[in-house]
Amino acid sequence: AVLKTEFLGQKYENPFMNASGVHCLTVNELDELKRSKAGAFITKSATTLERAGNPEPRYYATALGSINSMGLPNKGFQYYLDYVVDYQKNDSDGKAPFFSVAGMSRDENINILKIIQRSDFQGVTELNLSCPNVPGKPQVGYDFQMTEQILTQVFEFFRKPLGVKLPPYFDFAHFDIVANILNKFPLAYVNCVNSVGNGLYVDAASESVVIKPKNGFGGIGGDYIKPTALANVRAFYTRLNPTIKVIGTGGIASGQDAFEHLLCGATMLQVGTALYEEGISVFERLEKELKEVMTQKGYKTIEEFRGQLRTL
Ligand SMILES: O=C(O)c1[nH]c(=O)[nH]c(=O)c1I
Repeated sequence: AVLKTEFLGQKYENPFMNASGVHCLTVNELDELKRSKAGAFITKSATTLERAGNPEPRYYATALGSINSMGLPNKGFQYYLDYVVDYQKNDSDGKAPFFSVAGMSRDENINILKIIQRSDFQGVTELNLSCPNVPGKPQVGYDFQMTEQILTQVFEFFRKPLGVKLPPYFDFAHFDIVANILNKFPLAYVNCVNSVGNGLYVDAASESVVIKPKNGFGGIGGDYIKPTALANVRAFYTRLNPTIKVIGTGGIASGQDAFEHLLCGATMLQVGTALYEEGISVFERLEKELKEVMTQKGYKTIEEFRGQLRTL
């Protein structure tokens, strides 16, 4: 079995990459991803200026996943723009990291995207519409009008490949409304899903929350959210123009999890909690396991089964 994957005109060895925010804050972490078995990689969502993020502890892992309220810590978008443009100059393999943007306002998003449009960066940009952890900032993806307004403004000037990172939706009416909006734009992809926002993990022994920001509320990732992630991948895969690809994120910790996302229609697969907990070697394990699943089922390539989820 081979995992080779074509995405937005680029050929990747495999569909696996980090989820923005995990193992991608610094040049060192990005270089480790570049040298790893990951097929592709993406930078931490960036704002105009460097941000320290929320007070710690702001991440906690459990047997079933994780809770985080990082608060958008990042080195500022110029740091990441320098990295991706430098990557393009030196490693002309066409696999520059995807560039994640998470402005704190519509104007900030527009300004950053204008600079990216004018820059030498020729790679893929991911507009994060779903950060759940900046106090006072609602997730744009849950404001349907705002989402349409931002995309309308962006596509007046942005001509490079653009994807959007979406929050999870939980209602068929919302799948329909959001898909109808997204189908109006020349998007390269949607990335489903970001963490399930504002969950609460309670430690019964200490009778306490486990993270400091927002009285313990934070984005939930890992095994907890796989059914939600698969539902969103499938819902958008079946509703969007086929020109808009789907990246699957959420609960991928094994080859089988990866297979399930691909079966629902995903093309690239992003790994968050499992990468945070296991480190860079997770990519080698996931590739081995996915190949095993495919071999057991008699599949040689991913194209043979992508999106072919059966119904009863
Ligand atoms: O708290 C964060 O930095 C964060 N955490 C998440 O779980 N998703 C996001 O998009 C972001 I920007």
